[in-house]
Amino acid sequence: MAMIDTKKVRDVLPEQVLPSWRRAVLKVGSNLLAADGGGLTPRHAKALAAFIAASHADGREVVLVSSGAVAAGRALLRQHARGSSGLAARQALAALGQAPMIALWQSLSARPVAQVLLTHDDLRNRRRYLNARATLRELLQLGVLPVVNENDTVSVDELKLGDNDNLAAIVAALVDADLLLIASDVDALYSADPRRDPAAVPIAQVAALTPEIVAMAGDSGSAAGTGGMRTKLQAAAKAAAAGIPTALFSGREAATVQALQRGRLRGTLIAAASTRLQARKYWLRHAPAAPGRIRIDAGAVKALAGGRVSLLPGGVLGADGEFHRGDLVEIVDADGAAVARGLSQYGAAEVRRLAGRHSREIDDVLGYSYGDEVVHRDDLVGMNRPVASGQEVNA
Ligand SMILES: Nc1ncnc2c1ncn2[C@@H]1O[C@H](COP(=O)(O)OP(=O)(O)O)[C@@H](O)[C@H]1O
Ligand SMILES: N[C@@H](CCC(=O)OP(=O)(O)O)C(=O)O
Repeated sequence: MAMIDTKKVRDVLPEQVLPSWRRAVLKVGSNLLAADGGGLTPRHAKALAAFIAASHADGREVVLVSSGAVAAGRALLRQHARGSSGLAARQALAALGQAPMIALWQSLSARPVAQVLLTHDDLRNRRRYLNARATLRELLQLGVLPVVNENDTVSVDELKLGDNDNLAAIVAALVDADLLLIASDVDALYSADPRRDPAAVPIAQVAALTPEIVAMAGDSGSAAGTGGMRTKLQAAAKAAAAGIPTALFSGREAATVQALQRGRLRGTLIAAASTRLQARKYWLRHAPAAPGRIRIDAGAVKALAGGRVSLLPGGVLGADGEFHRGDLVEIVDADGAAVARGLSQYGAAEVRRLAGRHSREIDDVLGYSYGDEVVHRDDLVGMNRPVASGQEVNA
């Protein structure tokens, strides 16, 4: 197996400008947390935690997607002289290792750390998707560091995301991140797997993930990692489609991690396919809507047309047809003309009960609340006009 020549990498891989960001998802692979097939070590996590702390100090938000539970579990079990293989064993190892993995990050973070375990199934189900998003938003608002990992205990074959690279991309879209950062044990995307091909050269920028680029990526070179470069490119493609650029870099190089704080990247930058707003708007405009609609009054129509606003219950006249919480619905004026589309935070029956009420009454009317908005401004698109500022429609 060929070793990567770090000096050669420095020569051919220049520092480049990192896209500006306020909220990022940082994915940290097992290889960075586990010492050569052994237990967890803070060796590389320290610099990454310092980067997160510096980002917080700059007023930025970070969601960490961390692997390492299986590696941690395996090391613990080895201490008890037991071997294991197969899916159930891997799930058991993950269950064993989740707590030490979280504990490692907590030991390196001044902010409280929150454990968020997700499965693909959670993110396919709209209600759970919205709940996961609401929880992550709340954690960020509380100033907590969310640490996301796959819920390996319940993830089996077809339900399984398979790797945290893809999970990180889905989470980046979920929290509307500006940037996806993938820290691995390799400096960049290479023209071929650098562990197998000594002639492989690093690639600084990828404008579009063409089939030729995707063909460069191979599997993981180690026992601890799962997806290799292939799943990193899959993740970058998902992020690009959601309007989010991806930066791949080595989490083993403290200087590379420190440079991120200065807005510099030594690694591979994969561009977004469109802006986030364009990607989201396109989806909201063109995805199939539920067979139901929300009617709003003239004041709400005006406000929606004028700015980037949320729809609050006060501006709602009623709801027609059937739809559930999280469904994409049409929003129409009193005459039934379509004015906007958006994801409803409440089902049709709930919207009918909330029509014309103030947001603070939601709890009294329903006995619970999913939030003040019937449709959050991030989930809403006007049918004609682009949307701009950030206020709310109450009447
Ligand atoms: N074209 C490529 N460029 C860079 N790395 C590659 C490429 N193809 C395969 N790899 C392998 O992918 C590995 C990183 O993925 P992986 O082992 O899953 O790490 P992680 O635990 O960080 O997710 C690298 O160490 C490298 O051996
Ligand atoms: N959920 C697993 C990690 C799966 C995974 O994607 O690992 P890696 O390829 O190292 O990012 C764990 O915590 O061990």
